[in-house]
Amino acid sequence: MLIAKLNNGKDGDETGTADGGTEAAELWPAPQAGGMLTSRVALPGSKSLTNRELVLAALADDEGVLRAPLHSRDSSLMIDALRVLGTGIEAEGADLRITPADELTGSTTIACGLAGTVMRFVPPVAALALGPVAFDGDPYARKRPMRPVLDALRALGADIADEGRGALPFTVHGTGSLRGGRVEIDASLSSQFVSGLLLAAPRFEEGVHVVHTGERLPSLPHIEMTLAALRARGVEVDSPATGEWRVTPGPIRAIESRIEPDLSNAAPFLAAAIVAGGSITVPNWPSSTTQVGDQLRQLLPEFGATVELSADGSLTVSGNGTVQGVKLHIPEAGELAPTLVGLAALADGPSEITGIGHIRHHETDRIAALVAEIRAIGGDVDELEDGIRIRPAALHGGVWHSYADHRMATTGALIGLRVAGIEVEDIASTAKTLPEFPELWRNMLGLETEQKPAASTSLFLTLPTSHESNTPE
Ligand SMILES: O=C(O)C1=C[C@@H](OP(=O)(O)O)[C@@H](O)[C@H](O)C1
Ligand SMILES: C=C(OP(=O)(O)O)C(=O)O
Repeated sequence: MLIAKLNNGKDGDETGTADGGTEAAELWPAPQAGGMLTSRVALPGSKSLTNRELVLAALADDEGVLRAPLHSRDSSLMIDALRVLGTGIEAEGADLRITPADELTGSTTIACGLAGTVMRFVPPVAALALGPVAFDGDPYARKRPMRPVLDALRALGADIADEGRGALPFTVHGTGSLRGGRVEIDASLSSQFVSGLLLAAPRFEEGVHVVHTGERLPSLPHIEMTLAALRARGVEVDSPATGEWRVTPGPIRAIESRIEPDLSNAAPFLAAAIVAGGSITVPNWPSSTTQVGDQLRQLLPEFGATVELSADGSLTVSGNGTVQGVKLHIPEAGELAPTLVGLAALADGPSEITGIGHIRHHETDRIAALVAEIRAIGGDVDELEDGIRIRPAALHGGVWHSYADHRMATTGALIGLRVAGIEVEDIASTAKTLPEFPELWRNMLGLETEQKPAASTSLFLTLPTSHESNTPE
């Protein structure tokens, strides 16, 4: 299949390329489903688990191993970040051996790409390094909120210089240690603000007592995941009240940890069974997990799917090709929202998905981007402050812009299963967490693999995709 190299249709608004140029973005003709699907899709490791385990392994008391970690742009960025701080990270086949530094070293620069986990989890680690550590990222990464993290770290004793915008770029002037203690933080824009502080806190002199001050707290399962990851390494953590977490200072035990498949990346594949009809099976679904993607087992039946988790740990989602409208309030599952909104756009009844205001601060303003793209292909959509309302409409083909956002790209692919002529701009953005997406998608549909995959998947190499134009208009 040919991949057209075309302008993204917006004058003067071309997508940035790896080298910072302004080459036109690629269009990926989304394959339509030819009929009912019956496929098994094995997914690589979880981004959230991989990047937590990398940070904890780098701060641990001895050498550790990560089995079946994710290999993608976000995990490569995390590996590179920890390496430049002095951590030894070696590939052993598909696994990783991590040797913590005797002393974390500063006087270096960290590229965050567009990875929330790198920009929010690594600055607290940098405060423990000796010397200045400069952080920057993709153009849009400079718009993602960082002020609560920077202010909290300052309150805990760190010296940080920024440009006053509360965003990238900034420099953490590490002194080799951090006092820690009690800190108030408004994490209503991202749970990652809290997770980042908690992950490094066993190494703070006084540990940490984080008190969330905002009204809303999104993505709570991701904070639970952080607490579980710390406990698994012998760290004492507790939550004395709602919105408060304490980490006791002490060693972070080195362990061998096996990374679960990425259940959030399972979302578009499982949703495909509802759109096209038939069934999709994802093997190695964990019987118990902190991943929010596990909520797909409750969420997809709302759209009319049948879900079955077999004794051997395979999750099968079946559908009959009709999608029911939904009314969902999902502050904890914002990461799944793009797929769920994509399903709602194809539903035969009206839908309302709310509680997801914070996804305006993800890889792009996802609410605005979804509204713009669904409208551009004929959808009948209302943009709400914290969500989206959609009424059934006849959709037509056209360019689906990705805004450098992997989940926008996969949502375009999902809609393209049903709607003829959808061309996804920048399918390569899926390299952020799933470089294999185009190949897995075509395999799911029983199509031959394209000649040109989305992006290089070479292990442990930062995948240098940088994107300029990911602000919806
Ligand atoms: O801690 C994590 O690994 C994540 C937390 C969530 O961020 P927000 O709290 O900003 O939604 C989630 O959406 C993101 O994909 C990964
Ligand atoms: C919000 C996401 O990513 P990040 O970790 O960059 O915040 C995401 O993957 O949906």
